[in-house]
Amino acid sequence: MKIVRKARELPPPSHRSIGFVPTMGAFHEGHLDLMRRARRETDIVVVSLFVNPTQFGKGEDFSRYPRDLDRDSAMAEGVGVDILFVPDVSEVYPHLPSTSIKVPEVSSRWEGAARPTHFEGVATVVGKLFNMVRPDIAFFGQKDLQQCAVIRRMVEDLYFSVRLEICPTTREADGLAMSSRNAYLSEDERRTAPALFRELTRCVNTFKSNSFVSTEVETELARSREELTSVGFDVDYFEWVSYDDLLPVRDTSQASAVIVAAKIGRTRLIDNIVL
Ligand SMILES: Nc1ncnc2c1ncn2[C@@H]1O[C@H](COP(=O)(O)OP(=O)(O)OP(=O)(O)O)[C@@H](O)[C@H]1O
Ligand SMILES: CC(C)(CO)[C@@H](O)C(=O)[O-]
Ligand code: BAL
Repeated sequence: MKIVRKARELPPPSHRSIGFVPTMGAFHEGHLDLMRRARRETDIVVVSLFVNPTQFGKGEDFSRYPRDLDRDSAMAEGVGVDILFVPDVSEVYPHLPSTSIKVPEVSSRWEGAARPTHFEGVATVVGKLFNMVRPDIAFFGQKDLQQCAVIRRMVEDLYFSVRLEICPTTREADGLAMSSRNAYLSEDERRTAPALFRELTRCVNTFKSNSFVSTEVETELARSREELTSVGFDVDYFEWVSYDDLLPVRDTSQASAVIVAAKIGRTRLIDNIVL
């Protein structure tokens, strides 16, 4: 595996397909599953590792975000990654403030409401990385469902010539979605955290059964919010939304997902299940 720091050292266009996995490092099995899938489906696998400053708000965890290049390189090499692209800030942002990409509407709710500059930072860096890496297929995790919707919209609106593949969420044995931020959890918080997946599962099973009446949806969502609050979460949202644009839905007539964001101690966790 080659570690590359400059965009000009990335592979030039050729007949070999490029699979791309953008990340912020601190790898776990969720990241490795994306890399394995890229390995199966494309000829050259490029993974970027860049803790993108512009997607963190003031007072968020940019400076304490976990960073360990040696460990991450060994893990990426272990699953057959060809190129680990580790640019520094001046390579990605030759000018700051940067020209940027704002994806309207779908960026504004849920994560966007809680983190108002977040998705502009994500769309901008992903757009830049697509132009540097020129992938045929880019792989993203369903865990960050709204991020997937924002990037899908950006790709459609700006005619990026890349195919997006959204990969299922990799979970711990007790259901907790793997996330680099799980490392922040204390032992007690870690024991409580699987309640998120339990409540998502309970609601999804109810909503899928078709035997409920629509007023019961509010009751079920409220019950989950209360249950999570009672075990120690500060719930930001727990909602049933459409898959494409994350607007609230109340029946199964379109692709949808139940989504949650909640804080435990200082750590904000997100998760979802697609119906
Ligand atoms: N559990 C998971 N299963 C599948 N994909 C995942 C999982 N966790 C993260 N990913 C995906 O990996 C890519 C890189 O994500 P990132 O480096 O931010 O990791 P993360 O664990 O989501 O970190 P954070 O805790 O900061 O949200 C994204 O496409 C993200 O959706
Ligand atoms: C897509 C991404 C790598 C952009 O910095 C980041 O938001 C992430 O890791 O999900
Ligand atoms: N995985 C999403 C990146 C972020 O929370 O900044």
